[in-house]
Amino acid sequence: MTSHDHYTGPASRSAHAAAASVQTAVLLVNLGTPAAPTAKALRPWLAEFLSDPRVIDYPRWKWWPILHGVILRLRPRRSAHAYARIWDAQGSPLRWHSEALAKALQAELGPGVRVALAMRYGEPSVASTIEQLQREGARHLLVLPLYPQYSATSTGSVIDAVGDAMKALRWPPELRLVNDYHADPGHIEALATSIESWWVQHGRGDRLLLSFHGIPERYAQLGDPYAEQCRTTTRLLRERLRLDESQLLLSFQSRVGRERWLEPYTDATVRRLAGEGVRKLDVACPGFAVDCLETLEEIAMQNRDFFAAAGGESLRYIPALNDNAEQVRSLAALARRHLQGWPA
Ligand SMILES: C=CC1=C(C)c2cc3[nH]c(cc4nc(cc5[nH]c(cc1n2)c(C)c5CCC(=O)O)C(CCC(=O)O)=C4C)c(C)c3C=C
Ligand SMILES: [Fe+2]
Ligand SMILES: [Fe+2]
Repeated sequence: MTSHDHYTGPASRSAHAAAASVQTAVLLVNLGTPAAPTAKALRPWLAEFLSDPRVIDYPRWKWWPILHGVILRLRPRRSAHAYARIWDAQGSPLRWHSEALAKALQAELGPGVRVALAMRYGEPSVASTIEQLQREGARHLLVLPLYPQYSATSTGSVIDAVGDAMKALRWPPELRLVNDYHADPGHIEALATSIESWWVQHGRGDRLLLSFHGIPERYAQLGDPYAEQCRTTTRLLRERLRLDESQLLLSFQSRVGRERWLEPYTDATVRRLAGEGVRKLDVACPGFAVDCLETLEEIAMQNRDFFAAAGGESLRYIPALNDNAEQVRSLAALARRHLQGWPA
């Protein structure tokens, strides 16, 4: 019996009091999302995001004038328009899907472990969430970034934020961190099962395209393992689904700026496939743990339109794993492996 199970009277049975005695915490971290689909909310959020040297590595003196003089004058309005297309009654899909996933993971891991969610950019911040967990008594912290593939621009930046949060603490918790889970068998199985059950409901398209968020090609050349991990996830899914390279393809989306990013680009691939006579194209985005702007707007709307305009019949977006039971089970198993030896 662990300490949280001790009955200490009705007054202390609130969620807060229960959390107060939990010594082990799992901190999920996702990218974050603006507070509202408006240019006013986008500006400070994009400023924080695009000032991160992990994301854009140009020297500050060179990047600062471009960011503040050009990007932050133009992009907030454009991005707000895109966000407005996917914002729903529950708010930003990235936020509410991430919250639902955290809640389901908490239920799966049980009361001995406290599950919290933080955002790398925007609120709730990594630092404030770690402070809160520590106030509640967490002495052991597992950080699980919601990025299956490691990139310095995503996971690496979460590590920076956790390091900065630790600097502010006099007695930081013991720390563990999941670098990636791109080849985790439970994760591959969750992806495969989700695609197969989508096919049971909707029928199979002519091709399956896996579209991952891109990064500048230069980052890969400098040693970022991201592209290689995306290729490995793709190969494992291809093997699991018994498809060949012509049936299951890989591409990279969400290019920003003028540099070359990882290729092949998703928009070019979608148009090429339509031109080659592919009628039904299924697209999944295994790099995103939950649905967000990049899947719901860029793939399910923008690229759907590109495909149709190039002569395709329908691009069908297969939803992210979100809080589905397979993802909850595979992430819980992953967390449990990393929690071994800690009180739970
Ligand atoms: C400009 C450089 C960017 C890099 C490098 C980058 C890498 C990267 N991003 C994700 C995941 C997400 N990105 C999202 C949105 C988004 N990404 C960039 C730029 C870069 N991303 C911008 C400017 C935006 C904001 C929207 C826009 O203005 O276009 C999101 C969605 C957030 C949401 O609120 O829904 C996710 C998720 C990964 C995994 C990654 C590197 C591998
Ligand atoms: Fe991004
Ligand atoms: Fe995008």
